[in-house]
Amino acid sequence: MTFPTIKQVRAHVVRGGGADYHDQGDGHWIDDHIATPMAKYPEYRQSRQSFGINVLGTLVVEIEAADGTVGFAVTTGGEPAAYIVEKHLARFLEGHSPTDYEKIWDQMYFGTQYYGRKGLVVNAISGVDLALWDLLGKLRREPVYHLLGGAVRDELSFYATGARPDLAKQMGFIGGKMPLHHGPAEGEEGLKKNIAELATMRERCGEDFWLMFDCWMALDLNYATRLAHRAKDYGLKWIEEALSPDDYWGYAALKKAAPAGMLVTTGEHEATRWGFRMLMEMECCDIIQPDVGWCGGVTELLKISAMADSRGVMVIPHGSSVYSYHFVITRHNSPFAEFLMMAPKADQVVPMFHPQLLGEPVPENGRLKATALDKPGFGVDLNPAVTLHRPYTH
Ligand SMILES: C[C@H](O)[C@H](O)[C@@H](O)[C@@H](O)C(=O)O
Ligand SMILES: [Mg+2]
Repeated sequence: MTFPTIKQVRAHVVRGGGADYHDQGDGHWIDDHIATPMAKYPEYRQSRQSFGINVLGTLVVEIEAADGTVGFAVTTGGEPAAYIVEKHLARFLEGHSPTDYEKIWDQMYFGTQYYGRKGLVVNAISGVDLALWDLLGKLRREPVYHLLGGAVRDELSFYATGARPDLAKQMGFIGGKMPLHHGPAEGEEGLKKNIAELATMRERCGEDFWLMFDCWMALDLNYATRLAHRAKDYGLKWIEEALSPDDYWGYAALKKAAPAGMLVTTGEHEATRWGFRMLMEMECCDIIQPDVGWCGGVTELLKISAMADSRGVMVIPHGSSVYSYHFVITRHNSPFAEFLMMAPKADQVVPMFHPQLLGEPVPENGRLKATALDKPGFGVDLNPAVTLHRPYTH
């Protein structure tokens, strides 16, 4: 079976929502006094947008085959990622077969290793890799999850991330992950407020509903340890990304210091098999949470997941819409998925990358049947009402 070669790679940007899901309007829960490493500076404490969490914007990668078929994907990266795709990565794809995704990935990674390895460059590589898998699915007329080995269960179940776990429970989600609002700079008073918020949600949600804190890299080891032990009384299921992604030593210590039974999780800002090998070999966490649009794409997540499976470590990808759904449904060590509540008050289910994609599936009653993914590629289309801008060409 011969495949059409890749004719052109194009990189676009859009502003306002979409894959850079932190790029929201005023009054959104996702930018409401959430603890971050920048919260030590009072001027950057109220809003993450004030220090630039949404400065990159969305990257859209299109890969057009010689027969006119176009695969695409979206991730976080904006203009700088578009530059890398157009001026550097495109050369490894154009004129080659889309079935050569292993060789293409290897050349993209090692061709940029001297300035990449993590962060923006691997976001760009991930966007290209996801677009390649979308193209492969469209050419083979199969959903990506079929190309990954097929569903190991009939449906996905989700926990919800957002400010209202109580509403998430009513919507049928299996748990609620709350953003942590106060970091070390707000001292004991802030810690008490964090625990009071957890206590309120535990009261509203009852004893068995999963409740988690997402700490978004904001804490130090001592504060995280104190928070975990105070939160134990309210049945916190896991403490997420408490420390800097580079502090493997701190995570190893936190995992030892955490209360028995409480899970330590991290990984959304980690990248490649090498980064996740470090997390696992240093026994930093109980669950790894790679974002498939940031860690290297599907091609790399397959390697990361196999490593984790060999160690009995769960892989629960950071919320990344269809890109994680097509993966999670095929992995035994990914028993559930994350759904990010993108409605401003976290009071209704809306597509994660809204308004960017058409046909983006959403959980119903906290579940999504595998058959909902039964469309070629990742099964979504770009919304023509969302204007694409191609800042660079090659
Ligand atoms: C809710 C968190 O602060 C982040 O905004 C979220 O994107 C991420 O950490 C997550 O795990 O969903
Ligand atoms: Mg997180």
